[in-house]
Amino acid sequence: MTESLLTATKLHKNFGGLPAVNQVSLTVAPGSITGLIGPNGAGKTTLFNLLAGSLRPDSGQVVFQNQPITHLPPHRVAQRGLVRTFQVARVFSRLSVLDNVLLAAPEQLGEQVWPLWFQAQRVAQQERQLRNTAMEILDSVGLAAKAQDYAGALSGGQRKLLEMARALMTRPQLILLDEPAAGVNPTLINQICDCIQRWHQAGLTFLIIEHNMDVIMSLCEQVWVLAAGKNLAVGTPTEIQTNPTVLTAYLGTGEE
Ligand SMILES: Nc1ncnc2c1ncn2[C@@H]1O[C@H](COP(=O)(O)OP(=O)(O)OP(=O)(O)O)[C@@H](O)[C@H]1O
Repeated sequence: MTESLLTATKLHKNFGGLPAVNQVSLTVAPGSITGLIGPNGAGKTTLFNLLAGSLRPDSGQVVFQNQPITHLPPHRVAQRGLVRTFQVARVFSRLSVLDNVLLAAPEQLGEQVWPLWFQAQRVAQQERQLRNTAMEILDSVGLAAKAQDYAGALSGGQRKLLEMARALMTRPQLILLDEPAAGVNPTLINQICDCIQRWHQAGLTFLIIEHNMDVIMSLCEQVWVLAAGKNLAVGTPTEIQTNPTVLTAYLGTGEE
């Protein structure tokens, strides 16, 4: 049996009596880049919300690193090493790019009153370390030159890179990326893919929702397919590309 970093078992979520996610199961192998695809409304984002704690399932379980996380709130899930980004990147527009990344750092001593009073030097040293780490991460996603710019001045694609940088700053094991290539120009899509591959080589695991099949097929080792809230198929990119059920339900619709 393959070892699993994340296991969702029979997750179920109704909205207004209708199932958005209907008894869905999924596994993510450690060190993998795993894809999650499906037509519009298939339940992909709802599933992400259930995995990352933004939504509570009506039933089913989520296990991460062999620990149940089903009913933990998002910040507790993030503390365990599982973070997500959003379809429309969420950044603080009026803060600098660097401050956006710094805000994502866990356990900052400066946020606690006592250390601030009694351990000023330690706080200053930690802040220097955090700034260095944040700059290294910004460099790795290609945004170092924009560190002092307002986040609001970034393009949509650059915001996605910034969101990824913020996720990386939490020192995760697994990042859930919600449509990293949506609305992004081809040059920046390549930059985002390079960035994912570099962090993957450094040991990070990714689960990626994406409508851009070239991105999914070039990055992912395994692809899960949802349709109408249910598991439809799972396999390698090649298996998925040639699976007639998938072609009918998804690729055959011409939706990208
Ligand atoms: N908060 C909500 N309240 C009611 N219905 C919702 C809510 N969120 C999602 N839905 C419904 O659940 C279903 C699944 O939506 P979801 O956004 O998870 O699909 P998706 O696969 O991510 O779609 P897309 O590819 O278009 O982003 C859809 O029918 C959607 O309208």
